Amino acid sequence: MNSSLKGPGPHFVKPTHLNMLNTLHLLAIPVLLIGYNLWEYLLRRRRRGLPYPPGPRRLPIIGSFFDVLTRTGLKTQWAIYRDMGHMYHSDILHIDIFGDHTVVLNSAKAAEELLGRRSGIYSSRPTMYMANESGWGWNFGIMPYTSLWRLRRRTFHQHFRSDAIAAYHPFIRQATSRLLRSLSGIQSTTMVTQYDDLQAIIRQHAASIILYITYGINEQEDMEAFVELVKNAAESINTAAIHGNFLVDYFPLLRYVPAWFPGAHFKRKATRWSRYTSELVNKPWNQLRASISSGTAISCFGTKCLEKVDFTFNAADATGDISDLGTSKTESDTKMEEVIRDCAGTAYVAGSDTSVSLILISVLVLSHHPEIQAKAQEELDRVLGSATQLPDFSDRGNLPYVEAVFKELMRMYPSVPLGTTVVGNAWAILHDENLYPDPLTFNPDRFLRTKPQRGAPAAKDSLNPDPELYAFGFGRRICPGRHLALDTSWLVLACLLATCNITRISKSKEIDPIADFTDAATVHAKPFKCCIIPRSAGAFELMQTGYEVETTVET
Ligand code: HEM
Repeated sequence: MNSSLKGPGPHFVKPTHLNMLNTLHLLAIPVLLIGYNLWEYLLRRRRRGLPYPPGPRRLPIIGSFFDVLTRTGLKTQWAIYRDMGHMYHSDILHIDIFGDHTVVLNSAKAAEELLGRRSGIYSSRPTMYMANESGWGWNFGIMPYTSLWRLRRRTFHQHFRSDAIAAYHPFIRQATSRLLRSLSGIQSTTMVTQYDDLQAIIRQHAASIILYITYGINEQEDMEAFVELVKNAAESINTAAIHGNFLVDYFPLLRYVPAWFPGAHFKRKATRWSRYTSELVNKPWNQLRASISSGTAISCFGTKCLEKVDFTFNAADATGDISDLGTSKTESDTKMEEVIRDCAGTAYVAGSDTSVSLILISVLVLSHHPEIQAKAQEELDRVLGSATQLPDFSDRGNLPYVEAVFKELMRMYPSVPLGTTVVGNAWAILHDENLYPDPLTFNPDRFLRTKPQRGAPAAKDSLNPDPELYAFGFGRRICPGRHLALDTSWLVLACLLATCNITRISKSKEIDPIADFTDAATVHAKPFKCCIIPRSAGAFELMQTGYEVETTVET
């Protein structure tokens, strides 16, 4: 087996704390910062309570800043945390940077105990100053654990449950047909699939699904503009929304520094980014509002929530402020509309990049594993007949090897490797050799020997537990979009395996990059080229025709 793809570990390069370094020369105003921190440090000494879990040595004021900094640049954050856990012989790690405390959970046991069983205590987020400065305040994924978060989470969950997503299967099939047609189109002009073309097709696919489900947006031209919008915002969500990437997260007073101040790059970045974030949450929402007014709206998350406004709204919940209970109905409706708009924006941004990462990584990994493709294709041909029909959701139970490939992709390449504050280190857990023997080898067979139960809690000492248990976060902050993500990504994987052979271009570094990944909130494979060739004339035809589906969505 080709084991050159070793998962997002040793190949990663970018230090997450680089953004912090970029703004380091802001320490030109050290008096303010050191004074502030000294004050905090003295306060903490007076309040000293239970000891912290083990972790790198802490110096007064700066904590473990230099210890962490000297390691970044060599590896990714999640690999560093895993190695530190080994060094301090603890699966729970404490890191203090400038008085900002992070607890990292490197084992399934610790994550299940703290983020599962005690999730009421450990489900919050620190205040994300840089994210707020960049206009992300409406995104409930970064909100602390408050009544504001609870209302948004509840509103979101009702429409993204597994059964609610099943109602959108016809649309997901239609989007997958479009993806296959586009892929067969670029294949007919050139043998090599360029990364930008592939990425554009996959981004279009993810965006079309989330925009349709959330806003009922279905027009191709609109879609392109909205894909661009989310691309513009990607840099900021992937850096500003990670607490601690910018000095302002450690020194909140810095947010009062004017944008023109020498070294205040973060302020200028935040100003630029907040234009994108505002467009992101408002543009598609305004389009939905306009379509409701003109009577052309398609039933979707937005319309269904708005229909319910009168019955569900509780002003105290929406504002977190009891005094608001006296609010007039019009004000209440306006506030609830904001809640719905914010949830829709969160779905749009959270759903646009994550599945893209998983699908692109799948293509890269498959191009390195022809033997695994052949085994999956043998199963697909046996179950569906050779190039006669595309795999469908109803076939999923009869395709255990395709399922195993899907699980192995999620295990070895978790798209969102870390959470926040009390950090479940999904990457460390999914590469723990006590759970997954030989964790750096891509081997779907591991999921054939044991029978992972979808959604069932992992037995304490079972081998190869279902990666779905860890790849989507933990406890109350577990990804509420996972049902949509799993359905859309599984269908693309099964269809690609059924219709195409994916191969590497050559072993030369420039045109066949092996697993180099970006280090961000959502991990992406670095640009790569490969050949995606229809397996036969019949397969090409299937890609062109796609599913013959009824596109009306039952709601
Ligand atoms: C392969 C695809 C996906 C993966 C791997 C993934 C993974 C995750 C993870 C690990 C978290 C928790 C992060 C943390 O603890 O800080 C999360 C949160 C979240 N995800 Fe996903 N996700 C995916 C797709 C989606 C989709 C398609 C949607 C929208 C429909 C979505 C919506 C959200 C939201 C709203 C949150 C924030 C939840 C909260 O803070 O309460 N995700 N996701």
